[in-house]
Amino acid sequence: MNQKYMDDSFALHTDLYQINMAETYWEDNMHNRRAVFELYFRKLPFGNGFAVFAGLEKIIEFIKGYRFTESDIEYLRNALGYSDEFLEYLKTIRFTGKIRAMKEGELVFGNEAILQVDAPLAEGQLVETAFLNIVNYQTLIATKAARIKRAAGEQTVMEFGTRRAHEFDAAIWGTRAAYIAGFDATSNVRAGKKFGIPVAGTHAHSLVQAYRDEYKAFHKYARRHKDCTFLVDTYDTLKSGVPTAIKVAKELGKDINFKGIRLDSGDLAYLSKEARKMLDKAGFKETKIVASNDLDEYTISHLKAQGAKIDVWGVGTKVITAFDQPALGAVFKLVKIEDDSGELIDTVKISANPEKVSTPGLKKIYRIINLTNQRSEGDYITLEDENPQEEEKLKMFHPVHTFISKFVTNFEARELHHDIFVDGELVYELPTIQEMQQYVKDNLKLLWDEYKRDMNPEEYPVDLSQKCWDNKMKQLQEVKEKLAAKLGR
Ligand SMILES: Nc1ncnc2c1ncn2[C@@H]1O[C@H](COP(=O)(O)OP(=O)(O)OP(=O)(O)O)[C@@H](O)[C@H]1O
Ligand SMILES: O=P(O)(O)OC[C@H]1O[C@H](OP(=O)(O)OP(=O)(O)O)[C@H](O)[C@@H]1O
Ligand SMILES: O=C(O)c1cccnc1
Repeated sequence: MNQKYMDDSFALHTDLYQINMAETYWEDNMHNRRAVFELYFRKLPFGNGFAVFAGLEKIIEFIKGYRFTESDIEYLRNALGYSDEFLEYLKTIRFTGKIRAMKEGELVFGNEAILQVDAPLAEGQLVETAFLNIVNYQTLIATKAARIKRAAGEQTVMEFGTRRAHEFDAAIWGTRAAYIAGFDATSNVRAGKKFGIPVAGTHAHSLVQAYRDEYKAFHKYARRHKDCTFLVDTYDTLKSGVPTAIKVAKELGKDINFKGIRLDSGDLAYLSKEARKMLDKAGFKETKIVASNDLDEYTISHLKAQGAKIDVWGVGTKVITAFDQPALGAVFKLVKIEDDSGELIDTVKISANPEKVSTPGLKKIYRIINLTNQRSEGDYITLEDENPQEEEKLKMFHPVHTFISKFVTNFEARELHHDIFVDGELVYELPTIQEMQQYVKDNLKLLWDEYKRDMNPEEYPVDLSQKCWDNKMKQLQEVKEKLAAKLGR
């Protein structure tokens, strides 16, 4: 650790280039120009049909405490050589702009803004890295967790991943994301304290190893922990673990609540079926079978297809590390900037790939819910002054393959963005984490199953209004003409 400087703020939790750009804007007196940035990803993770947004609580924390401390300034001066004048300016920076965002637990799709920052240019630029860091991780984990929970269905899923997480923050915020997406409990006690997530757990092999005797270990454990789940695979699951658990439970009778056994190795389908028979035969029909061991949505689905008698799933590594996809690729793009004359103008980023061309303008996003069947018809992005609810018959068309279109009547246009900060002030009250989890459940009901299956789901429509689409085409044309004039063609 660099003992010279206190690690007392998150303002430097940014890429160097953000500070260098802020310096350029400041030097050119552009830093206070109004700028609008949007945060979105282009491609859904895990080949899933939707993502689950998580990260807003941490963004709120970050913005509330946003300032460069004395030690930040000293470091920037001594180690990186920024000028005193620029540092004087940095010292005064607070977030003074507006943030609109989706609620945590919102289902989100490619190419739609999860969050918008409308702020002085330098402020928007300086928060980009932290915002992406937060949203990319938490949304990725929430989405993976939603897939796993969907495979488990109504059964309980416990999050066991802290030991395999990419360090402390990932464990804590990752388990929170997993809970929002539908996990039922976590083994991380700090997450329970910090967020109010239910905590739960069994015991490890070390308990049995410490007593070097399964019977003694279960007995001692149960006397102290009356709601007990015994880990039965330390020596031999069917010959020793399950019979010993049954023996102890019978002996202690009503003194304990024999909640379950946990299987953590071997063929979980076979072992769970055999263990179920043994428990039932002994009269423990209510005792649950918990399984763990590198589980994910695929193993859970396979085990269920094999008729495994598993009631509770303990999932660690694969959820907390988003094992099969290490990153979500959300980006933070400038969509509007004030020009020399004070007018707010659109900016566009061109790409040879039509899906990657940014959509300029200040926009709103609506989820179009068909009131006849209570299912979502898709998301609909408009320019700021439009209100699709006023339309009797809404035309929705694919933004790239425009011939794919439909008309929707009898619908609710639900706006997905909410004011979070206005003029730098927090105006949003976070729902409870339980409300966020319920919000995911309610929103999933709006989606047809075709968008929810874990393999090759249908593409959910994210459409542009005609006005928004026309504006995009106009901007593209203007950029092309400018470029052609410059190149003399
Ligand atoms: N019936 C089954 N069908 C599909 N996958 C299963 C089945 N039973 C177990 N699995 C999974 O297969 C993998 C087995 O991994 P592995 O071979 O490392 O475990 P193990 O040898 O049983 O136990 P240990 O963790 O002690 O090494 C785990 O991911 C487990 O969840
Ligand atoms: O498998 P995961 O989904 O990551 O779930 C967490 C794992 O953590 C524990 O194992 P432990 O760390 O004791 O080591 P093990 O893999 O040898 O069981 C537990 O027994 C699970 O197997
Ligand atoms: O409580 C458990 O069974 C547990 C907790 C963390 C990791 N693996 C299992």
